[in-house]
Amino acid sequence: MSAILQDLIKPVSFTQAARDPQGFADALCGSFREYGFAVVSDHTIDQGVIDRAIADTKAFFALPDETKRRYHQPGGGGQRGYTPFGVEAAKGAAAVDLKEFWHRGRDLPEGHRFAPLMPANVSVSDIAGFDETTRDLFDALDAMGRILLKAIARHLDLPENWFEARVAEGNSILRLLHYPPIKGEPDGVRAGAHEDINVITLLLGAEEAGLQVKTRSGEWLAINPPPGALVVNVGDMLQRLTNHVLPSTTHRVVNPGAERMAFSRYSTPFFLHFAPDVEIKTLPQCISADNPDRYLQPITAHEYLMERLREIRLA
Ligand SMILES: O=C(O)CCC(=O)C(=O)O
Ligand SMILES: [Fe+2]
Repeated sequence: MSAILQDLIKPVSFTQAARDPQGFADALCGSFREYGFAVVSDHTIDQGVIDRAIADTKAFFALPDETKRRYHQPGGGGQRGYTPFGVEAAKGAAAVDLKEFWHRGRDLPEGHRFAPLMPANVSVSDIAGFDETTRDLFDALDAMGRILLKAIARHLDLPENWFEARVAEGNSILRLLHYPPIKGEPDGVRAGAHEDINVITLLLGAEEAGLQVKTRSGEWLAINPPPGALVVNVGDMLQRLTNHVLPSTTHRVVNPGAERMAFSRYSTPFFLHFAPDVEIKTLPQCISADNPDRYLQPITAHEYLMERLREIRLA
């Protein structure tokens, strides 16, 4: 195996966004263009919200298996509630991932037109405040993601609010992830190599080692964010929209070395999605003689999601 590259992604400070919006947008998207990933330091997400959500995440996964399984919704495609250890597999992978997770989505008013496609959240009675805490983290990451999308719009020469109407009722998902301690010599890894399906992903918790991204030259680069920093990556929907100008890169979470094997890893990716009816159609400014349109047909966000969930065995 070739060596793992370390520490190449230079953090972009969110403090730059207010004083130099164009510089921030170009630094953020410059990192995306190169790696599909950016590390955003000094973000403004309330630390109290993060701390409470992490505490509840740990408390939930510490519940007995049979209690957790009561929150599993067979046939629900894993879109809400609990998905047990050993269910999800990366596209085309033989081994399942060594993880269990919780999903919550957006709360919609009763009878909302998207309700058939965006199922209700699963309420947790075993941990006081779990529903509120995870909703608060969902809302905080949603707000932060929408700010980052303004910067992305600026970099792409789109009106600043271009994404806003398309994601305000987006089918976004907050995933609370638990990778249990590694026992013996498992077949699989914590998360097999994959790309994210959505528009952008905002990830907290990647300071516990393991996350790696594939570079253009095909080497694995370890992402070691400074404590508390937000890792942001481009998903397939943004890649498709931008005709691969902003690439959705392959990433994985490898198993730790002997010194961290006995420890759990917790992370909380927020998969920011378009609303189900948004049409993903290549942006004209991302088409050129060197980069002809790769997509003949537009697709709605919902159709695209269904296609992809079948590939990862969640639908
Ligand atoms: O846990 C992590 O650091 C990354 C997880 C991830 O890539 C995913 O859930 O899509
Ligand atoms: Fe991912």
